[in-house]
Amino acid sequence: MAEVVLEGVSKSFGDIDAVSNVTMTVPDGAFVVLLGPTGVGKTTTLRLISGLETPDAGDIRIGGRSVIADTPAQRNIAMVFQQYSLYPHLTVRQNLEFPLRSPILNTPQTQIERRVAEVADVLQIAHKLDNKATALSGGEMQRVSIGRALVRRPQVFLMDEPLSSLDAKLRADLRIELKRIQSDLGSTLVYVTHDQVEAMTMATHVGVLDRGQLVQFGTPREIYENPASLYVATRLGQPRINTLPAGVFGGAPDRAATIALRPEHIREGDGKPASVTRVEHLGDQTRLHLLIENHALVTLVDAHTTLRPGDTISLRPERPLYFDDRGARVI
Ligand SMILES: Nc1ncnc2c1ncn2[C@@H]1O[C@H](COP(=O)(O)OP(=O)(O)OP(=O)(O)O)[C@@H](O)[C@H]1O
Repeated sequence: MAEVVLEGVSKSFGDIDAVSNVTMTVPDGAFVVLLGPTGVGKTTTLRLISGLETPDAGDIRIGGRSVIADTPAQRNIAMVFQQYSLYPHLTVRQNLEFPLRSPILNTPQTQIERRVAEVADVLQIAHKLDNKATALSGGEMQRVSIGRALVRRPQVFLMDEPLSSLDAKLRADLRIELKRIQSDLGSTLVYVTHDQVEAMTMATHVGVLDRGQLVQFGTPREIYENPASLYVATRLGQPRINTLPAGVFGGAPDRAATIALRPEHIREGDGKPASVTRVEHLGDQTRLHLLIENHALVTLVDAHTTLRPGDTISLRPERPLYFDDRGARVI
């Protein structure tokens, strides 16, 4: 396994700056999630690391060595894409063996068998090894795709939204499995998603991208609790962080234009009156939708709350975040 370093990496396509001057260290054994909405440069960053794209500027080092001149094969990286890319006419076993049968690797047969058995076990597809790839469900096919990356034991795994085509239940299961596999193997993994639950639950580090730039890099907790900008603050958290004019509760610092409050950082008690507009019972939590001086906000309340639309309560902020008129953090 290996550390991956990007230093001042840029890549443009015509006049689109897909990746701009990105500097990032992915520590050995880290699970880094690149997060951001569509078109911010997540996939391009992965393709640059893998060697499928060549940077216009900057350096990429894997395990302390510049790989800019290396082909994708020489970089010893495995990629998993959103769309599983299995050979349909082969069995699951043959699909898993395929990467190990590459003439470059020249893996002995006994080792191939052992690796395939291990991976099939980890991914719980051992009972399907002799099925044709086409006879699998979507979730099983994606497991096999992940398995094909695992058998090679590469220096680095790159995954581009590998779970996004799966249904919610499978996605949740595979999220846990992937995290377990990664920490068991101690693999370095760079993972692209725009699903913030995946980022929060799997990542050791999150890199937030905005229009080709890496705007913050840190642990999920740091990103969640200490966002550098309003843009970063709105990337994580479900329900989304509430944003209101800075002065709504009084006491805003100079230059603050916006106060941002996580739903769990709003306290009921003495404070500003707010009227309840909707009570949303979701089973595991209840969300309270409120209006405060005509500004909407959402907070979490006891699942068995007796509050109803039309009720008025008093609110005060706890741990507010303030941002200036350009979205930069004030305090
Ligand atoms: N081969 C290419 N040719 C031209 N433009 C490209 C190419 N690849 C990417 N781009 C552009 O570069 C920008 C970044 O694209 P990229 O696919 O890296 O974003 P992304 O964050 O991965 O988005 P998504 O979540 O939709 O995959 C976009 O504006 C995209 O249109």
